[in-house]
Amino acid sequence: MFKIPFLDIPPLQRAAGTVRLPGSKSISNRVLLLAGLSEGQTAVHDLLDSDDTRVMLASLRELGCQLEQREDGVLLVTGIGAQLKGSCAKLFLGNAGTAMRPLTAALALLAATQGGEFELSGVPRMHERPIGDLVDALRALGCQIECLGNEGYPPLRLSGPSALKLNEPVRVRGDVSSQFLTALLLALPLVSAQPVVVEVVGELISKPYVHITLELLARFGIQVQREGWQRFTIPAGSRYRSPGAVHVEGDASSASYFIALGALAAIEQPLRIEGVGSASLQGDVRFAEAASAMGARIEAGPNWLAVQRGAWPLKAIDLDCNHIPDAAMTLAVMALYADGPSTLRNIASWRVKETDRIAAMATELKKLGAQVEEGPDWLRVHPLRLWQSASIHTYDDHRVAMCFSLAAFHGLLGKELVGPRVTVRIEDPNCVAKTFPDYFETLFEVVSADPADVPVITIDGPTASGKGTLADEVAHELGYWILDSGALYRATGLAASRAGIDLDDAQAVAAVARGLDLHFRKGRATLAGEDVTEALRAEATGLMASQVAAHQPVRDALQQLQLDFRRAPGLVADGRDMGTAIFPDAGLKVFLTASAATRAERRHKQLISKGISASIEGLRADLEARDARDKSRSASPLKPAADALSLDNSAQTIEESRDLLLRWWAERGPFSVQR
Ligand SMILES: O=C(O)C1=C[C@@H](OP(=O)(O)O)[C@@H](O)[C@H](O)C1
Ligand SMILES: C=C(OP(=O)(O)O)C(=O)O
Repeated sequence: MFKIPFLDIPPLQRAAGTVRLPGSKSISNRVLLLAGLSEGQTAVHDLLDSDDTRVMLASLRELGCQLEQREDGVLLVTGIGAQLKGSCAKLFLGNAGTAMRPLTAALALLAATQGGEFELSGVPRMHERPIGDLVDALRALGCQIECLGNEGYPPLRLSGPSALKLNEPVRVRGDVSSQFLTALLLALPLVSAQPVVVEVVGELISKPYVHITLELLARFGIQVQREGWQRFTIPAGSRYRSPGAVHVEGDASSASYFIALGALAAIEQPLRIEGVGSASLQGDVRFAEAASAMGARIEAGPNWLAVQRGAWPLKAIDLDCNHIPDAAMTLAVMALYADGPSTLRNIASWRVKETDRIAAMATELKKLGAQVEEGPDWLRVHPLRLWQSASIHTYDDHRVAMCFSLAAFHGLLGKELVGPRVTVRIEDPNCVAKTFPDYFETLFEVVSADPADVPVITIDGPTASGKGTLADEVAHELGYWILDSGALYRATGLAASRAGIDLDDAQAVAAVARGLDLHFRKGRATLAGEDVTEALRAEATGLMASQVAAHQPVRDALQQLQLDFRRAPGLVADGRDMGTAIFPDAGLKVFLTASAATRAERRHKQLISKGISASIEGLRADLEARDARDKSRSASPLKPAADALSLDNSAQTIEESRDLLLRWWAERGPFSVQR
């Protein structure tokens, strides 16, 4: 997760590999509610773990469901069997429409029949998202619902008991959100001693989501009879029956970003997307048809898609997007790469989602330089040829953040679209946590850039100057990768000495370096599968590193390995020759020093905290000896790059050093002057 104020995405060139999608939000929250209302236990496989499902889980727990996470990741939900366990609760539902709307219906009916009082609230935007049509339908049935803020909007208070009138059809409007109908269909089996009829007033939007609802109800033993999209009957005596186990498909709306990515940038071979395919329950898989119409080459299996660039530039489209409201936002960004203006129609519901999405898309696309027109329920996007760097405001809308990441693809994508190479800044990237917390990590696994376009910050300096800590801090703030080049030398020294090789034998050690099976993941380092994080930090390993680093053949062997760390969105590399030898074109080079006394003191503290005793004088003497060796070695001696900025951090806290570096970095970037 990128919990940072912004994420700068450099120009991206290609996409390749395989993406495994997270679970579908729409299926996850429906399955959770159905399992929660059922009797007995349901094993939920591949559940989405995101903000929207967390609020649903917290609510179910509050309502008395038992939730148990099995070691294999499967969630066991023991439902309440349609019987309230407590008579009051206050539930916070964030910005999850799939939690707010269905829980409103379920708890209003439970309160009416069993008594109780429930308050449902969310984030400020949730309190601006309409729920009046659902409230009206439930009130007409006899439920007691109070809107605690503005009429027709959450927060809500649901109370009872109260008498229900079930012999007349329940009428609900379907033209603002399909979630109102979905909510009623999911909840009305609670009161289906007699057949219950639901009638939709007005044109139903987002119909494929109602299809998901009906299919999942069927899996929980409830066969709703449907007459077109206007009339639905829940048979008398319907009861939630757990199917025992449910598998959640990958999220088809989340797939849209990678389908688009394939269409834009999978040039040599298709990008494979696993988790949804032709057998999917979700209407948003039909985004693939829209992408094909724009020129993507798509193959589909039951549970996978393979997408490759076909037409280039993409072909403009004019499409009614009512059946794919969420995924269609992705089309608006694809339209920048088309051969003419594209028009997305019948998308009025965009205005009442996480933000006013028509306005948001128009505003942000224009920042990139695009010409955009909008109407009450449509958006027209003209192709973009002269791109400009833009800082994309994301309005706490996961989909704005995800679809604009695609705007980083251009420049070198074929001769037709050669333009300036620009940076796309995504503000508040963590808003993707609503449905796809690892979106950016997943994206960066499958994209590549021209290394020259990938920003690098180098931090060189003597031992114990705090390079590693500073690099970690800076990389974290920018969402960049880290190269701890010292660790490569340490691992080489460790591997060579474990293999019984004389560390003065330059050729033999270089051979070890070439075959190094070293990986860094989540702060841990593995060497040939063994966790060597601690071993690499040991003083003895540090001395070996210094010894093997003096051999030019070893440095050559490790050079390519180090260059390979230069991947989007950027790299912070720390070591001794990062700015001078490995990344001479780095955008910011820092030479970090601290007095020998300060460094010896820091090292001493570090050792003491690990329970290792050492003398400060001894450590200082070691440091000075190592400095002398590093400075005087003939291969890449330790010295600041000519264009490096010097930073003596003897009197600075780590936060001060970090903030200074970030300031230097910002001054060099495309957003140094506020647009
Ligand atoms: O029922 C669902 O799971 C959803 C229905 C759609 O909402 P609308 O019916 O309001 O368009 C969709 O946008 C939302 O993300 C999920
Ligand atoms: C509209 C969306 O969410 P919600 O389920 O909150 O309606 C969405 O995910 O795009």
